Amino acid sequence: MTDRTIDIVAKIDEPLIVVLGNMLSDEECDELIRLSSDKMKRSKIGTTREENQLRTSSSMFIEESENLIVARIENRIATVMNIPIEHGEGLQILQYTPGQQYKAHHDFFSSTSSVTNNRISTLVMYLNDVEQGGETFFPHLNFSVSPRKGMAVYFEYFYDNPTLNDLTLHGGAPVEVGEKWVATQWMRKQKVR
Ligand SMILES: O=C(O)CCC(=O)C(=O)O
Ligand SMILES: [Fe+2]
Repeated sequence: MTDRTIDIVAKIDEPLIVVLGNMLSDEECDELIRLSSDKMKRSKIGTTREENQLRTSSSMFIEESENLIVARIENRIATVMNIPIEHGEGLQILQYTPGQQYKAHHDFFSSTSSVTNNRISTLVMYLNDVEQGGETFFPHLNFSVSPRKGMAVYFEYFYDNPTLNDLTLHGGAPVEVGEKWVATQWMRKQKVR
């Protein structure tokens, strides 16, 4: 049971992709943006302006699970993703300004990488309304989700069938007008904290 009534707005069964409404309250979205803006100001190192062209947004990890709001959000995420929060990497906040994007990628590490505790699922939560652009798109599925404050998209990629995992290729389309803020939770097969 979660502490909010979360709605399933749209769903694809294979691979499982679920668009969720009412995942976060407006206040929770604002708090996550505030925490990461503070952090960007506090520490220049925390703000990684990606040099590579795959992702042009700014990003930072929220490590403040002692914060009551963050702890409450993490509990809800663990319930929705059906994985203990100890499997989670910590919330990553991304900020995109006009022209910034995240090109199509997989969230799991390829079988040729040395990573042993791979990612298994992702929850991308939208923290604001984007005036234009910024959709999360799944090019192999011809499917895209428009960012709406408080909504989220969940997908998983721990199928035995690698073709299904490959279908979770996704990206963040360039923001055209306005800003886009998202919080991403990646879950790993085994505990990471
Ligand atoms: O910004 C988006 O819509 C996608 C974000 C994403 O793919 C990620 O954080 O792994
Ligand atoms: Fe991703």
